[in-house]
Amino acid sequence: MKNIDIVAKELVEWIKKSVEEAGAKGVVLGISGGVDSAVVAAAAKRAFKDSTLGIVMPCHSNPQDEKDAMLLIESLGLDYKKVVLDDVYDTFLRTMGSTGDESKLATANIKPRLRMMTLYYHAALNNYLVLGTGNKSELTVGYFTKHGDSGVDLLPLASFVKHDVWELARYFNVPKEIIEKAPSAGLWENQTDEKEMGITYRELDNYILTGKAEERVKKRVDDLFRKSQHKREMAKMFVPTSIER
Ligand SMILES: Nc1ncnc2c1ncn2[C@@H]1O[C@H](COP(=O)(O)OP(=O)(O)OC[C@H]2O[C@@H]([n+]3cccc(C(=O)O)c3)[C@H](O)[C@@H]2O)[C@@H](O)[C@H]1O
Ligand SMILES: Nc1ncnc2c1ncn2[C@@H]1O[C@H](COP(=O)(O)OP(=O)(O)OP(=O)(O)O)[C@@H](O)[C@H]1O
Ligand SMILES: [Mg+2]
Repeated sequence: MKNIDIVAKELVEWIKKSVEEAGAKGVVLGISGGVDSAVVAAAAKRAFKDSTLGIVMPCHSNPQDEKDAMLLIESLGLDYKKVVLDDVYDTFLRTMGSTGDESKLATANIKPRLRMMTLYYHAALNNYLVLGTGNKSELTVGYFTKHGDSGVDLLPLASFVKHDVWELARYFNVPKEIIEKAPSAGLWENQTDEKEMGITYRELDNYILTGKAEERVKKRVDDLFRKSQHKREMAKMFVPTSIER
């Protein structure tokens, strides 16, 4: 982005205006130790210096993620709270009668959904809005949990592809360890976005921005886009062809 200073300023203003228009007093978001939440937190802190709350929510997570989350929190001077979701996750699975043989995604997606509940609880307590961290790359291919990390009030990064997010991170002085780490949903050991999506962010972002890509990439992205359409919309609503009351 040639005019990143203007874009960053507009982003901060947009958060401020959107929250004020909703009659809310601040924002809450999950701090994962990854770059998306780092950028949203940095912009939010500029918009709401005294009413931005970051929540660190390990759920059988890699301890390195919490260290990175704390690095970010300290570098921004962010108000934060740590909520460990291990027990509630275990209790949930036990209550469901889990045998441990269920599909990996069915159980992994519980984690972002527990985080969503945690964020909404704190939003309601404080009259805050929940900030999401989804970017244009993830939204395009549906790389998020429906009603989990996508269950939010505002999406400040929705127009930015992942490479824009990295650029914004440098602009906001996000610690370089966080910028350089491989993007991961952190739902299981050694999970990375690129491995799971089967394409690189370079390939995905180039295709989104230019419409050009090799056939393999086009096919993969078009396929993921089509299959995830339901995630970018409200639930399909039944409309009767005739109704008499
Ligand atoms: N056509 C359709 N119309 C309406 N609803 C439809 C549907 N097809 C499925 N569904 C519903 O959608 C559900 C599947 O969607 P969902 O539950 O989201 O599950 P799914 O898309 O299978 O999994 C989420 C993906 O996002 C990734 N993720 C999650 C969280 C964070 C991040 C990250 O980047 O940090 C990435 C995760 O690794 C995984 O690859 C189905 O169980 C069904 O209920
Ligand atoms: N352990 C966690 N604690 C708090 N919030 C989390 C945690 N894990 C995920 N989240 C929330 O879910 C969001 C989605 O995760 P995602 O991995 O896409 O973003 P990220 O970790 O910020 O960046 P990256 O995609 O580069 O890993 C995070 O931005 C954060 O708001
Ligand atoms: Mg992550």
